Amino acid sequence: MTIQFSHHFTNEQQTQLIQCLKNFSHPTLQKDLTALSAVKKIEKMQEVLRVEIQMPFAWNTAFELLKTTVTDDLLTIAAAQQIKWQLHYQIATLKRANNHPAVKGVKNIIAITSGKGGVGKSTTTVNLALALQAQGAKVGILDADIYGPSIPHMLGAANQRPTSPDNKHINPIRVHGLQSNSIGYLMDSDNATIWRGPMASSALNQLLNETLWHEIDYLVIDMPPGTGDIQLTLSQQIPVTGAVVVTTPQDIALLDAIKGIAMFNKVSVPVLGIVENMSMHICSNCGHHEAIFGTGGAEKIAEKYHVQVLGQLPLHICLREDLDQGTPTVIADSHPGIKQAYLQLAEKVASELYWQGSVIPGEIMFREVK
Ligand SMILES: Nc1ncnc2c1ncn2[C@@H]1O[C@H](COP(=O)(O)OP(=O)(O)OP(=O)(O)O)[C@@H](O)[C@H]1O
Repeated sequence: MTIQFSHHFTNEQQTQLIQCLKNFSHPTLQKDLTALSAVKKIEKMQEVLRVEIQMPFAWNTAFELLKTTVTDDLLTIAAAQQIKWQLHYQIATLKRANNHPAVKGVKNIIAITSGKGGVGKSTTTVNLALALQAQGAKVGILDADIYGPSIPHMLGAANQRPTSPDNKHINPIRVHGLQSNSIGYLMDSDNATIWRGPMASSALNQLLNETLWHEIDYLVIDMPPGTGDIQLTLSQQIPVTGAVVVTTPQDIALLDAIKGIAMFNKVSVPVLGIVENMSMHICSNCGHHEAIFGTGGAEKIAEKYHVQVLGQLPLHICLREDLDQGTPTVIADSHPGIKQAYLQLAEKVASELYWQGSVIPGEIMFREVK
């Protein structure tokens, strides 16, 4: 697609403006902005330069960096006094595993999984979902961990009950800007543990397909932990775009993470990468970093199994405390460094999803964000 220029620029200015935007490099970009057709318009009206960018994946923090990096140069080239930036999103719908049909109202599904319980899969799900939202996307959470649905509690919505407009469909619970659904909203969490095989997967399919998701770019699903039959069946049935495997650095957790990667390979679900949780303990008193569970394990398996480490999150008391209060760290403002790490993780997940996938044309929606 060509860039629309207002007629005030000379050919030389146009070339220089394009070159300046082309030169912006960022870990989320495998092609430059012009090759990605992200630069839509460059206009000048009186002394004001307007630059319009359109991205196919959530990109807010990188956009801020773009602005600070190139604004001065663009103003000089265009001989303008002021710049007005605009970012639009046209978030791509990417090919789903096993060519499953889409879930209504949902563009992409990210499955958050772990080879074993207790490694921080739900913690990662809620914070990643909020970080994707902060990166400019419309996000939903589905708590598929029917054996221990902790998402309602972590979102501070444990007392909410979904409504139904027609006794068939469920309105998602809207909390912190997210759309969410969980078996935990529908029944006492103690009862969920009796669910077995087919009952569990049919309940989940219902939750996924009968929730009235509204224009969601990324639906983040908290999968049940483990690599047993149920997890295998679910991974096969859900129209996943990509899976994220959460692990801690201990050898035993890493072995389970390997089983997780193998399981997804078996059912042809693309693994986006690994998140290493509790990577480092950060003392809340003195800020000292200590690798309680060892280091380097996630990198090793990432290399061996050709996946990447998407992010490393510390073991910090604020993560647990914020979740217990129903305001996850990404929105609680309790630890800017951890929030930043999740924002980076979100940026990485959204961009990897895009670059690893192939766009399904015709399933795109246009939306202006800022
Ligand atoms: N990085 C972290 N720092 C501090 N506490 C954490 C961290 N990650 C998780 N926790 C805490 O550890 C506990 C378990 O985390 P979480 O529920 O996310 O694990 P899980 O893998 O989803 O478990 P399961 O799938 O077995 O339900 C929670 O109390 C959570 O607050």
